[in-house]
Amino acid sequence: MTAAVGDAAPASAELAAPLLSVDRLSVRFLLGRKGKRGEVRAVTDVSFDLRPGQLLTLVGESGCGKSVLASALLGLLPGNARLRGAATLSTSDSDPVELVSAAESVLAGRVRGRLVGLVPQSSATHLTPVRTARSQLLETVRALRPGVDDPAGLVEHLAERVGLEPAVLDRYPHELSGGTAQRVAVALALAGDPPVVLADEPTTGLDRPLVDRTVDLLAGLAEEGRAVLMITHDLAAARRVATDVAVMYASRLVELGPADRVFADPWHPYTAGLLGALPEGGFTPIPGHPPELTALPDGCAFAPRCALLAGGGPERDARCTGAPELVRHGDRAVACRRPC
Ligand SMILES: Nc1ncnc2c1ncn2[C@@H]1O[C@H](COP(=O)(O)OP(=O)(O)OP(=O)(O)O)[C@@H](O)[C@H]1O
Ligand code: NI
Repeated sequence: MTAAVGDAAPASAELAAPLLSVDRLSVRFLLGRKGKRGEVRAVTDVSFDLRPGQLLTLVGESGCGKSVLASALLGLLPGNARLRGAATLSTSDSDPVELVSAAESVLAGRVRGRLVGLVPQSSATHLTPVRTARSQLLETVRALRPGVDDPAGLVEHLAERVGLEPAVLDRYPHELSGGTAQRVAVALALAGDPPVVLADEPTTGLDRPLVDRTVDLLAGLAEEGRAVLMITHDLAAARRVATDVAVMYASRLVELGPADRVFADPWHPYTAGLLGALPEGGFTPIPGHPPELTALPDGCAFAPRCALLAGGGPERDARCTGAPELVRHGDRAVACRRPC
């Protein structure tokens, strides 16, 4: 039995309505004047829901479109980007906002920081070098929550929430370790009390104990009822905290579902390949390379590597020539036409 993915309800948060509902979102970048030098298909027909309590990890090889997807949700793409589809934010205390068509004034005034908090990839470089962590937090709290009675107290509360020692607040960014700067970045993302948090590679450059502490912190945000989307290369970190997982390949989602079951029993050969490349999977890299996003094939973009994984040549299975729609099966979804 199959159905459209938009109505898939993740097992982890069955009853809650989605805070963010992404429906066939596509992003392409025009190259050259008016696209005369072609285009990059960075995100193609991506659909998923994000509910309170969910920590959805988005995984996939470098360049597959993960960051572009996050930037699209925040209206942070450059002028050569063209968007299609919809992404609707629905919170209990404000009218729904459709992010793809929203004006910049709405994104800046209502969405960024207030409804959607962003933990950026390189937190240390994101912080202003000449100001202490406390002064940056205070400024952000004052800007995002002008009505708050005691902004200085709220800054201390945020610091405690993310596990920062109070003394650290009076340090400058260059005096912070990578893990501490990451905590300041999470505190900044929480300053406007956003119901949705996007974290783009929040653990890059951290050693394992700090990776664990950072992802546990994000898991805590989901447990308190926020919806968290975490982009990561680190499948071990994803496995530790994710409630759900979305796997992206060459601009499309190829698998989506509850993390425990996707990791235990991957349905898409690409997901299986990613798991096989982990130490416990035997360090077997996926043969071949992803296609250029300027020249995506009409059928399944993974088909040549899929054939190599299966031990044959890169010939395309006849079933792999059609469009690889993400098709729902219960609370999981997969974009593969070969039976698994
Ligand atoms: N402004 C732009 N113009 C043209 N192409 C772009 C632009 N921004 C990003 N791209 C391309 O879009 C594709 C997706 O990039 P993206 O940064 O989303 O990858 P990613 O999955 O986040 O990779 P990584 O894991 O390395 O961060 C890449 O091929 C990238 O070169
Ligand atoms: Ni990225």
